[in-house]
Amino acid sequence: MSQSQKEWNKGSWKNYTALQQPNWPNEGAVEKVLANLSQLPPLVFAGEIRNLKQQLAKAVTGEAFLLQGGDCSENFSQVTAPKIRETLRVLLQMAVVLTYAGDKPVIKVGRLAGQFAKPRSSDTETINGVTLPSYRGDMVNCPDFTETCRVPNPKLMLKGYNMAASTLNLVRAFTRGGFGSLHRVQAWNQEFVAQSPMGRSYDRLAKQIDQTIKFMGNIGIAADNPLIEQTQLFTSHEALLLQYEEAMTRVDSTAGGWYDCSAHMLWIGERTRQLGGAHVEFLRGVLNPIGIKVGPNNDPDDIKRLCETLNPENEAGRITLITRLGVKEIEKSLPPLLREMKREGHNIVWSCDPMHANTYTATSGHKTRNFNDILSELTCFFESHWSEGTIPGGVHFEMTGEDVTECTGGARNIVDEELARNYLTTCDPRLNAEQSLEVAFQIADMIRS
Ligand SMILES: O=C[C@H](O)[C@H](O)COP(=O)(O)O
Ligand SMILES: C=C(OP(=O)(O)O)C(=O)O
Ligand SMILES: [Mn+2]
Repeated sequence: MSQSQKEWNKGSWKNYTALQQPNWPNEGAVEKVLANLSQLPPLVFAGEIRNLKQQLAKAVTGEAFLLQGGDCSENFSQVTAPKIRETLRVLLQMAVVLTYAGDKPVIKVGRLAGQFAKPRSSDTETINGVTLPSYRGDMVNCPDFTETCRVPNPKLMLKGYNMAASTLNLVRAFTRGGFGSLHRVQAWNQEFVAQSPMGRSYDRLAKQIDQTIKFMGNIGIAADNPLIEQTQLFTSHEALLLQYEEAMTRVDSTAGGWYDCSAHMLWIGERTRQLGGAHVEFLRGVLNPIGIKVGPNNDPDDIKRLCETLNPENEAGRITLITRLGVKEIEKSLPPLLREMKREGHNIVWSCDPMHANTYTATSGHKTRNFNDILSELTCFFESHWSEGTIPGGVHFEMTGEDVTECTGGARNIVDEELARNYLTTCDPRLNAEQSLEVAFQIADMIRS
């Protein structure tokens, strides 16, 4: 019997191999935490999850566009009002640029309020001859390079739940309470960005939007319409830590069906998307929209089977294939995959993650990505879709609202030697606020032309 014919329950993943799980030192302590977590209220409501899925269904046909972005790994120490506000601010700015250029709604999904678990290439890290377990996200251990910090601690899962709840609470307040109002489109321009070429381009666009809203008011269309006053930001993270995800999985009391209520959208990573693996088993039974990362060594037959297992009804909005092929491979690797999925009639939101396969080590020793590689992968993504007659439905970034120096290039041309100035990430390098806005304008140009 194949995996998809067997009965699913929220713990059935335990019958399969789960890669990238922590080595908890004390299973008793883990069980206590999980029992506690499963009593706590869900972080999101199933109705919101269904709403996101309906919006994503529109991205399948090109009537909407997905913008997904945020930290590679969120940090508990960064769950602060300024940090959350700046991330939201740059996401809103990018969304405005993309909405204007693409002439369609932009679905905003943050890598936030739960992006606390990381898969790693190596189980250990060695610095100056000292070898310790790798950092695996704030829900598992701490980034500091000391023996005690790196021991996995299950209580961090509970802390992660609380940190996600605090983040989401502020995001809901900002998006519903007026911060995200289109009347403030100019105010989203941050000081350090406003002075840059990107900030000036953004300001021009914001002025046009402002005039349009004023005009609507003048002709009697209510400018206090909730569509103008409020915005919506959904949450997402990699469904990696299966014990946590299981504890957050509940039956919807209104309409029935299982939902993983830790976030609206979950994705399955390149390292854990094996057919017959525990992550696929867990995700096939929850009704959330699911992202699947697809790397350069993919086998299109495998991806097809994954989609059939995770989406047997071929429901539009259920599956987002997030290709992360790298600037060197995308031209060769993407078209055959597009052709195969189109031939089979799969309903897919095609999204481009131009970050993860373009990572390299700079001369300074920092893990980095170059802005031009990111742009080139995006360009090739759009062009491949246009020539294959498929729909480029979204983009996925590791980014932050802060003025970090983690990716090289961009309008300020950050060079290797400058990376140390403000390199803050605890895992992968992120676009800073200015680079994020720049990438949005570049995509806007591509879409328009
Ligand atoms: O975010 C993705 C992965 O967790 C990350 O790229 C792994 O990084 P590593 O290769 O340093 O382990
Ligand atoms: C782990 C990640 O990516 P991937 O699975 O594509 O390597 C990620 O998005 O943080
Ligand atoms: Mn990453």
